[in-house]
Amino acid sequence: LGINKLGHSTQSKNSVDQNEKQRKEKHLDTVVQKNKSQKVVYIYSKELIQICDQMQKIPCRASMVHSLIEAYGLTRYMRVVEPREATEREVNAFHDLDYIEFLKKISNHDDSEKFEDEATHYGLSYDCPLQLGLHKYATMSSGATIVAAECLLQETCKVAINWCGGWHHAAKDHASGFCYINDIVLGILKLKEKYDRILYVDLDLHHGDGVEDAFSATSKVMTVSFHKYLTGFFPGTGSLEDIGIGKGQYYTVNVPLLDGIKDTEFTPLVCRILNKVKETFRPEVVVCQCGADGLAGDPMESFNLTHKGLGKCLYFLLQWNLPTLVLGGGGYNLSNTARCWAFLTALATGKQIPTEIPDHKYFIEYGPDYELEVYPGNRKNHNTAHYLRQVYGAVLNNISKICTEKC
Ligand SMILES: CC1(C)CN(C2CCCC2)C(=O)N1c1ccccc1/C=C/C(=O)NO
Ligand SMILES: [Zn+2]
Repeated sequence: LGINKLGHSTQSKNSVDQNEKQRKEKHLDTVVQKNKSQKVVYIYSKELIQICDQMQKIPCRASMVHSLIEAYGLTRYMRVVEPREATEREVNAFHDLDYIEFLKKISNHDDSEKFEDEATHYGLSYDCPLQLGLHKYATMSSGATIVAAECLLQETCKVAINWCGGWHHAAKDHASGFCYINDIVLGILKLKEKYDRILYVDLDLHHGDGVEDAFSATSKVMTVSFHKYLTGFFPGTGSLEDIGIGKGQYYTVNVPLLDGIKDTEFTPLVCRILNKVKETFRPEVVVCQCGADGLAGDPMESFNLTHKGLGKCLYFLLQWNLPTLVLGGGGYNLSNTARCWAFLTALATGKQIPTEIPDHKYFIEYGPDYELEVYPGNRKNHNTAHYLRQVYGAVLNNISKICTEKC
């Protein structure tokens, strides 16, 4: 042992330093580990974006969303997790085998005309166009949602985001409303492996019929959809009277709304209803579909919402501090959809982002203002205070019939 002038053994001195160093590293490690576990998971890969870019009705939307999120530097505050394809077994947990087999078969034929009749049988026409690589797209976007759900199961994160998911219309045996495989149902089935009470919230302009139908007879999954409800508007379901069946009665909530609703009416209505849902259903995990086709400026020209209105709804849910799966969905004004989902991503990571759109590949799409904000239009709001009070009263009345105590 070396003896320094103070008579302390230098070895022990070094070992003291050594221990100090190790202790510091260990502490740092736990801090990082904790942050890691608290970090938002962001499902992304070049392949996923490249495949989703090819979707006819939303060309390059996936790239625009991801590029804006990256340009705002948000990816460095998240744990980026690569997706994988959903396995056949996972897809068949909800979808009928014959439908999926057909989807696979015609996805790789460019002479799909000869399957015309069968295609129509499976909803594969008009709004759900056949296109090459369709099956790969559907299994990748749903695999991404499943991986996001797995991250929540492993408790390696509190929030997991998949902007390439949210395809809420897909039925077990047919495509519908531009949705082919219902990634949301598959994600919820994955979460059911661990959680007993799952809350699904659908903020898209359209009724989340595919998810509602999958769970309308169970009290384990509560589906709450806020949507435009008007004769002749797709999908035509989701009325106030649509409250679930059997054991699932009252565990389906529908909030039918009319054209022109603004943040000032939408957000308080959503938050008050979700507050009542939290009290009675006591969810353990939340899945939120953030379809952006209700935004002002969307070609659907229906609601008059902004990114702030949707943001306050998501923020309200995140305050519950429950594991939360955040998904995309509709959104046909591509730059507004990217603005909204970049804003929601920033909100989930707790980061402020500037109004100025940062320079990046799609910068030109954000003209003429090149700002993050989506501004409300001045379209007529058909939702009278009286109408909203009626809807709110009926919905609260139904929810109050739920009890998750041992009753
Ligand atoms: C084909 C697309 C999806 C595109 N689109 C518009 C947007 C702008 C130009 C065409 C529609 O109305 N669609 C639909 C057509 C039939 C049935 C459903 C939808 C949309 C569903 C949806 O968004 N659910 O959340
Ligand atoms: Zn929609």
